[in-house]
Amino acid sequence: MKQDQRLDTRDWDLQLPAPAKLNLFLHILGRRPDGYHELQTLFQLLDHGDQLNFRQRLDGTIHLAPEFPDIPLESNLVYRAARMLQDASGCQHGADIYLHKHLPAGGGIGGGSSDAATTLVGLNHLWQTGLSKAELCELGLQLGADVPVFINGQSAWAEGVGEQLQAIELEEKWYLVLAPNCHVSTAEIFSNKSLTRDSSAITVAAFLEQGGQNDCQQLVSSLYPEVAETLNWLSQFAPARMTGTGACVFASFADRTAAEAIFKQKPEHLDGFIARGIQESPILALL
Ligand SMILES: C[C@](O)(CO)[C@H](O)COP(=O)(O)OP(=O)(O)OC[C@H]1O[C@@H](n2ccc(N)nc2=O)[C@H](O)[C@@H]1O
Ligand SMILES: Nc1ncnc2c1ncn2[C@@H]1O[C@H](COP(=O)(O)OP(=O)(O)OP(=O)(O)O)[C@@H](O)[C@H]1O
Repeated sequence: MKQDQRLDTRDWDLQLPAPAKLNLFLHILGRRPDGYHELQTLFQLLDHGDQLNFRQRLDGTIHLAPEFPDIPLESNLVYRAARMLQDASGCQHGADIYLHKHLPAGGGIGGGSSDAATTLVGLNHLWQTGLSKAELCELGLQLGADVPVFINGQSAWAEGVGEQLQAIELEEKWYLVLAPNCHVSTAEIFSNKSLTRDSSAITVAAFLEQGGQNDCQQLVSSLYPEVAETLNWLSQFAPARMTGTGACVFASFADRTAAEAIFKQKPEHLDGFIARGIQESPILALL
């Protein structure tokens, strides 16, 4: 289906955020026979992200706007999530969807996954398809390992491939996130021979006491000098770490003012944002 650039953007039925996430640490414990990696991570949801508008259609078609030159419609996780929900529920309705994209793709902050989660939750509400949160998570997992945490809607400790979630109360902090000018493909990093995959499993209590690291950081820094440079720059001011498989890096601060003081000094070629860590996603209200 051709993307519809001339979508009527008035009178939406629903407007929802798709929050970003950070992996406060990421340990790779091993590799499953299907190639996916067993990991432990701490997902911190942020009050910054993409925005989606939805309007019900009676003709069963899914229209997504605007056009994203780098992402064919059938590959867009928003379109795929909408089609998946139609197929799983037998729903005859369609939707106009407008995606206000703010998050960098391939940034390790879960943009595409969060867009997919918001689409599943939003359309389940709009179409009254009545799938439970667990059923939506099961569908979401087929789109990406990071989708369930956004459907679950809580900052969480995660195990398995990232889908076994345990909500965790985190200290409220502000995060400065910097986006080096490169896209890192998650599949490329997870398939790299040099990735270390032998971290020992730790408990939540041990992590809270000793902290953790990002097992992908060294490899990504060696493949993408932009990531290494950004980590070096931010490390001058605060402990800096990469999120997910990169490319974004972050540091935490007790308040917004402290984060802003560093943000003001950032090199011009770096994009980025400041966000507050949130316990719950705003989309939880719909579930
Ligand atoms: C690195 C993290 O961002 C941490 O939150 C996620 O584990 C990645 O989640 P995601 O982007 O939703 O990943 P998916 O779209 O499911 O998978 C992208 C690719 O990464 C690899 N992959 C992903 C997750 C995982 N636990 N093990 C993997 O090996 C797979 O080869 C897959 O082909
Ligand atoms: N709605 C979407 N937004 C962004 N990327 C999308 C979307 N739909 C499909 N994609 C594809 O997914 C790829 C990864 O995008 P995404 O922004 O989720 O990466 P990421 O931030 O590294 O995610 P994660 O932290 O979950 O690994 C992109 O390169 C793009 O081709």
